[in-house]
Amino acid sequence: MSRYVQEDVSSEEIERQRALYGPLAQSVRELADAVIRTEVDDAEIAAARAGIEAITERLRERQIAGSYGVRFNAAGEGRAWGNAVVGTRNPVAPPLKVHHDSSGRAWAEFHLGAAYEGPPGLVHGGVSALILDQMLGEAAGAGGKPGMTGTLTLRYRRGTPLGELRAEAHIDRVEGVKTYAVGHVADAEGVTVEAEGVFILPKWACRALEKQAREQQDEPPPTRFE
Ligand SMILES: CCCCCCCCCCCCCCCC(=O)SCCNC(=O)CCNC(=O)[C@H](O)C(C)(C)COP(=O)(O)OP(=O)(O)OC[C@H]1O[C@@H](n2cnc3c(N)ncnc32)[C@H](O)[C@@H]1OP(=O)(O)O
Repeated sequence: MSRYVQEDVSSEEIERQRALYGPLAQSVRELADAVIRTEVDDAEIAAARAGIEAITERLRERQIAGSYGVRFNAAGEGRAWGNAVVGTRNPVAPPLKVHHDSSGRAWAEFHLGAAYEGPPGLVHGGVSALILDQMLGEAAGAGGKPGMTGTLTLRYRRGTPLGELRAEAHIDRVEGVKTYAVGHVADAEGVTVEAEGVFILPKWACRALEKQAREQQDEPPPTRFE
C-alpha cells in the first residue's frame, strides 16, 4: 500500500498539529536520554516503567493503522513526520531541521546525544549513514531531482564526537533518472564522515509524474517536505 497520502488539511491545521506533536516527540527524546543515563534506585525505575506503559496505552487508544507515510495537502506541503531523520512526530529522529536551496544544496546543524552512541563518546557509524542518506536525498530533492537511494558510499575519516554537528550535501551531477550527490558530517574541527550516493527516480515514479504532468499541464509536482 502506498504511504503517499493526499489530505485536505489547511496550513493553519498543519501548524496546530506541529505545535502539538513536536513537543510530545521532544519529551520522548528526553525520556530516551534519561533512560540511558538515570541512576535512580530500582523502585523508581519500576515506578517509571509503569507510568510509561500507562501513557503508551493511553496514546494507543486511537491510532493510525500503519506508519505515518508522507502526506501532502492541496498547497503541495509535504509532511514526512514519521521520517527517521527529520520526522516531527518521530522521537527516534534527532530531528534534523534541513535547509535547502534550489541549486540542490542542503544543510543542517543538529545535536546528537547519548541515544546515538556507537564507540564510547562517538556517533554510531550507522547513525552517520542514516543522516547522510537523508541529507544527500534532500539535496537531490531540493535541486528538483528526487530519488530513492540506489547506492550510498561512506568514508569515515575519524570518529564523530557526540554533541553539536553539521551536515551538508549538494548535487554533484545528474544523468537522466540518476542524481549523484555528495556530502559530509563535520564537528567543530572539520569533516568526520564523507558520503557520495546515487539517487534514482524509480520507474513507477516516472510514470506517476508523467501522468500528473499530463493532467495538470503547468503545475509542477509538490517537492516541499518538512
Ligand atoms: C524546497 C525543498 C525541497 C526538499 C525536497 C526534499 C525531498 C525529499 C527528501 C527525501 C530524502 C530521503 C532520503 C532517504 C532516501 C531513502 O532512504 S530511499 C530507501 C532506500 N532505498 C531503497 O529502498 C531503494 C530500493 N531500490 C529500488 O527501489 C530500485 O532498485 C531503484 C533504486 C528505484 C531502481 O529501480 P528502477 O526504477 O527499476 O531502476 P532501473 O530501471 O533498474 O535502473 C535505472 C538506472 O539506475 C541504475 N541503478 C539501478 N539500481 C541501482 C543501484 N542500486 N545503484 C546504482 N545504480 C542503480 C541502473 O543501472 C540504471 O542506470 P542506466 O542504465 O539508466 O544508466
